[in-house]
Amino acid sequence: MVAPPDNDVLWARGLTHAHDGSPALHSVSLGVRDGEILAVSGPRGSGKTTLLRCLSGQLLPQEGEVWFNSTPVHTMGPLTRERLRRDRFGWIDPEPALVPELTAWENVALPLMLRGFGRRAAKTAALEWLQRLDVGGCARKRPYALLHSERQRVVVARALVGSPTVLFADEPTAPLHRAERGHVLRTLTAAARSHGITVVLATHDPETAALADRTVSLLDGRRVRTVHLPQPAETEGRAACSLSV
Ligand SMILES: Nc1ncnc2c1ncn2[C@@H]1O[C@H](COP(=O)(O)OP(=O)(O)OP(=O)(O)O)[C@@H](O)[C@H]1O
Repeated sequence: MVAPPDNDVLWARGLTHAHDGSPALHSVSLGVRDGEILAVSGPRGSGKTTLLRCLSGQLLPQEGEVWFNSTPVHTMGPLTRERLRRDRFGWIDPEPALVPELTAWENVALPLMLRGFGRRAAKTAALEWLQRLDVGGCARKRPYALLHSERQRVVVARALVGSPTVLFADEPTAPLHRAERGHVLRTLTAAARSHGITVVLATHDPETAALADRTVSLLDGRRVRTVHLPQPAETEGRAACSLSV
């Protein structure tokens, strides 16, 4: 094993993985610099989610290495990886999954309370983040009483509240209308920059990828130089993407 370069917060080499025999990643290597916003782009099924799950320690790749700040993640046991995810990483799914029995602020406060914060401090931080994401008025509502887009804003607040070292965002604005997307993404990226949070952002949307500092492109599980993703209006009746390897 060779340790990664010092300025990479995450570093992966030769990641290869298949789900039940169906190939998802093939020999993907990349480095993520401290504090950068990195987009992982590619069409549907190109391996973006699988790559984020390998980088975040949710999934052990069948081949390859993942390093976080010079510590190998691929050799960690499940409990150590779980602690790493809880204490250092944030995660946003395309679908807003919240605990139905808890209010919006309690959902946002949850990661802090799991880390041992007192209820009052966790609540103050949760309310601040809900305000920043324009859903402060929803703080006392339970998820069933929220619009889909409000739920996703609550999920974003929950991912940011603990100032993770790395935030993994898998199509974070997929459930939002186009008009809302920009605002949530700008809030997310501005918060990440001001708190020095590194973001790895999976997206098949060129407008979302454009907000990143750098883009890594995937096609059929392999890293390619560029993938030209179509604008939504371009897709009908045309090839879904073109590439340059
Ligand atoms: N749990 C699974 N079981 C079986 N096959 C899977 C599983 N997860 C992903 N795959 C397959 O692995 C490949 C890569 O999927 P992945 O979800 O990583 O791509 P993606 O680029 O994130 O796609 P999308 O944008 O649709 O989420 C696809 O062919 C997909 O069908």
